[in-house]
Amino acid sequence: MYALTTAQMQALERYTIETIGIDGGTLMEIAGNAVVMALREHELLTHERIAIVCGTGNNGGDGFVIARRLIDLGYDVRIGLAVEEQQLRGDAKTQYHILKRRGIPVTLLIEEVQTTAWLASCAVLIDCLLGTGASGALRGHMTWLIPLINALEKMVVAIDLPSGLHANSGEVVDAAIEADYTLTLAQPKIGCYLQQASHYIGELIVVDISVPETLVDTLHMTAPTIVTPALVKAALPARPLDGHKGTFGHGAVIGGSQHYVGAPLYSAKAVFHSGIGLISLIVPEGLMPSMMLQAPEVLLKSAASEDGYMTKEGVALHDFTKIRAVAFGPGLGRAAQLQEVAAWLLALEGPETIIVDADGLYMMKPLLQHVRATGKCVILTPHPGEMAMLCDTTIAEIEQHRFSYARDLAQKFGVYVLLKGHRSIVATPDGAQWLIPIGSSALGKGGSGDVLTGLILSFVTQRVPAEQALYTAAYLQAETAEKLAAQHSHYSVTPEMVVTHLGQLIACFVK
Ligand SMILES: NC(=O)C1=CN([C@@H]2O[C@H](COP(=O)(O)OP(=O)(O)OC[C@H]3O[C@@H](n4cnc5c(N)ncnc54)[C@H](OP(=O)(O)O)[C@@H]3O)[C@@H](O)[C@H]2O)[C@@H](O)CC1
Ligand SMILES: Nc1ncnc2c1ncn2[C@@H]1O[C@H](COP(=O)(O)OP(=O)(O)O)[C@@H](O)[C@H]1O
Ligand SMILES: [K+]
Repeated sequence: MYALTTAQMQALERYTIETIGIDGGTLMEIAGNAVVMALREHELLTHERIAIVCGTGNNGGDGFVIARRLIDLGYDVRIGLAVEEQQLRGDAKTQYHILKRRGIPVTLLIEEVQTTAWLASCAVLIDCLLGTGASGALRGHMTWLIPLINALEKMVVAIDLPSGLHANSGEVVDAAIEADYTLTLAQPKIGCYLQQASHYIGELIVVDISVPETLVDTLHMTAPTIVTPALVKAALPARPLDGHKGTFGHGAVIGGSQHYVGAPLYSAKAVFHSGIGLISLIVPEGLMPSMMLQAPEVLLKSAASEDGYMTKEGVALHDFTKIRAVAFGPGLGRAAQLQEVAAWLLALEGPETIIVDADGLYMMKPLLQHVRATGKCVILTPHPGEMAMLCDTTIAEIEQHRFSYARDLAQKFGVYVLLKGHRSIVATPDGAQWLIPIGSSALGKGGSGDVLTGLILSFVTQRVPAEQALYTAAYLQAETAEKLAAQHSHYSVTPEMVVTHLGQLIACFVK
């Protein structure tokens, strides 16, 4: 499954029509019927009255097909048209005339008071006003109709996209349908994962309409792959019965400073709950008393420090020859001497992979141009604020163009990037991208990023390829948090709870 732009979706549609030979009218008929099947399969329909509101374009045309088929199946359906009949064109116009010939009435929704009463008499509203063809600010009757639908607080199912939400940017200019469910056609649109989209989309369900997914390859498209449970299951590291701690590898966390004691501990604990063989935690010497016995499974090592921050000499005393991967940054702080630690780490023989998070990102920024020459696999895991720092821009700019910033940073320096956020993105040096379609506000707490760093470290140490380790870690953390939030609320889930409950979710995947 991919997150596609409007142009990509249209190219797939064009190929299906012109090359495969399913004409546009047939495709609309298939789409409408497939939506009806999905509505029934997901039990989104009621035997109370259903209103289907349609616009001028093909999204409205889909609405006419859905209405006709639901009526045939015995549902109580009303159809509303938010534009003048003469404005209909192409396949939507054809479908409208099919309704007319069937004697099915269509109500014009062009007057606010009457429309309010008309909508209020229905239990479920199906939104077919605007789809991928929407542009700019709302025009015509949509300007009052969309806010009116939202104000009625009925159950709303949007078809393809919530009307008013821009398919490419996730932008809402003035208003958009606040759907409970969005049944998107063929493939999800990239805007469903950007900006405020999750406020409007509700639960996203993908409906197969005979536009094959393989066309993304056929047409050599570059599009983010949406991470599914099947991908996560396939990426989990093998765990041979006779495996021992050497098999599962030795990783290290380098972090902590006088002000941040918990961060590296969170990372180290997450590592241990996800299959690694051995984990070393290297912290400034002053932190040793407070760390002792907090996690007896962790090999705790002290580094000489200055002013509460570790020094290069202090870290370099330790033996890294058998360490496969290092996570650098949780709780590190931002003292000047830490830049020397970053440079030393990049040149260090032994660890194949370096994960850089939090303050480590500030220390690594001036060195990024040297990454390619080292031949190491370097992974950056910024949140939007850290990404803005790395790209010398603003958070707003990053949030508007998440995919391009992640891809450009990865390709410019030959690094792997996990751009965190409500919908996290993985980008690789060769331009591939993955999107984690889930996320939880339960994670909006200090320490969540440290747990994620630990999970990534655990998987790369177990020799999971970097991009798979990144999307698997982010997916498992988000899903664990969502499951916990269902029991304890989004307010109450802590990073520690996520760490200790990861195993329940991993168990579901490996069964
Ligand atoms: N992908 C697939 O394979 C398939 C896709 N299909 C479906 O087609 C849909 C895309 O259809 P589409 O291109 O006709 O666009 P859509 O959004 O219905 O209407 C655009 C029209 O609305 C108007 N309008 C625009 N902006 C506006 C605004 N801000 N405020 C007010 N009005 C606005 C504008 O009309 P105008 O103002 O120019 O008269 C424009 O022409 C897609 O989402 C899916 O549902 C299936 O049928 C089959 C397979
Ligand atoms: N509302 C949210 N929805 C989805 N994920 C979230 C949300 N808030 C936070 N997260 C996730 O939690 C983690 C927070 O990381 P970060 O900001 O680095 O935290 P910290 O450095 O305090 O540990 C990221 O993986 C981010 O994607
Ligand atoms: K719609």
